[in-house]
Amino acid sequence: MATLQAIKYDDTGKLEILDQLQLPESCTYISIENVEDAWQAIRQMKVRGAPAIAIVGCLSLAVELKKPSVAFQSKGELHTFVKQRMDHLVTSRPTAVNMQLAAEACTKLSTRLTAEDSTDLEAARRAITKHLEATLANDVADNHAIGDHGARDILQKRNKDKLRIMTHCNTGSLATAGYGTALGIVRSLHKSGNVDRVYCTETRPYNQGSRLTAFELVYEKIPSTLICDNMAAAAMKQFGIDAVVVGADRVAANGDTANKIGTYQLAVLAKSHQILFYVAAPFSSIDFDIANGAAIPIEERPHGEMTHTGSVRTAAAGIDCWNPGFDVTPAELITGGIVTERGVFPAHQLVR
Ligand SMILES: CSC[C@@H](O)[C@@H](O)C(=O)COP(=O)(O)O
Repeated sequence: MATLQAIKYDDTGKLEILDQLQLPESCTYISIENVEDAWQAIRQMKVRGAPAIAIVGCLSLAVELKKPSVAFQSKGELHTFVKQRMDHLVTSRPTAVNMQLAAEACTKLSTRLTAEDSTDLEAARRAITKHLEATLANDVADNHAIGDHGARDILQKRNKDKLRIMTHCNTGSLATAGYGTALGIVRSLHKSGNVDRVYCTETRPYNQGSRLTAFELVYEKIPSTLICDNMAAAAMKQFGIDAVVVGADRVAANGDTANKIGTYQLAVLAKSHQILFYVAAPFSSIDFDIANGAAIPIEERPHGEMTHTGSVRTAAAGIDCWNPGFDVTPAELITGGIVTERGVFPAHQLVR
């Protein structure tokens, strides 16, 4: 079955994203015409999830570079254009590192091509566009590898045929270019007939679990049950969960991992119940420049996400709120390991 597609791109320079604010009520695609459209869509969370943010950012610049009306007099002008737009995209959301790393790689390429005498303006423009377009296919390939590495590792460590997996937030086709990271592991386990049941958390306050992950699990007919975040300990005890698998927005060099708020409490609970805890993330989510999780910037989200359900106020008027979008799970609680496209690493032993 075809998986849900959060990002549609064709190389005539047409980019559309599934507006995730409308899910699960409707599947509506919106057109992204330029970098500013992408910045707005990322900031408003029409597209979300660390890998998907970077891919949409990169493709939005490819869209601009494909437009005949966008003209440059020199390679220097092209470079300034690329750098300014990439720098702007990095400001869209602070915690996920993928957009920052993608911007650094693209700017580095542009710097090299600008300096190279053998590359003329049009060739440089084509090479940068191709580099940006490649992010889409690369991410799908990485996710398939993550899914297969993770599935193999859990099966080997649990040594049983039918597994009960808990997951948090949304890490599937909607958060990536396709297949997913943590949900990619679930997909690989399901493909080989090894899923007994998936327990997905609601993921308050923005409900990525109940709106998006539940939608993907139902869509793919994977046996699954939705739980509220405060039911995790009871579910672990009652259902005999084999492994918790989550994604990452930024992994520090020592393995400390920032992921959707609520991840840390699941890791603490998993430890108390002797349940394997895995983080699944592509290398594009690993920030080797940050020594540990204390230096990861944590996004503060609007309080309305907590006080309202849709347009209806459900919290007492006048109450103060604290709404961090992410928390940091210390590496020592990531007992299963960090699953990447290059294999599964013990959390403290990430190597570039
Ligand atoms: C696959 S990205 C990591 C996810 O687990 C998760 O934290 C995420 O989707 C990011 O949250 P969001 O705030 O919805 O962009």
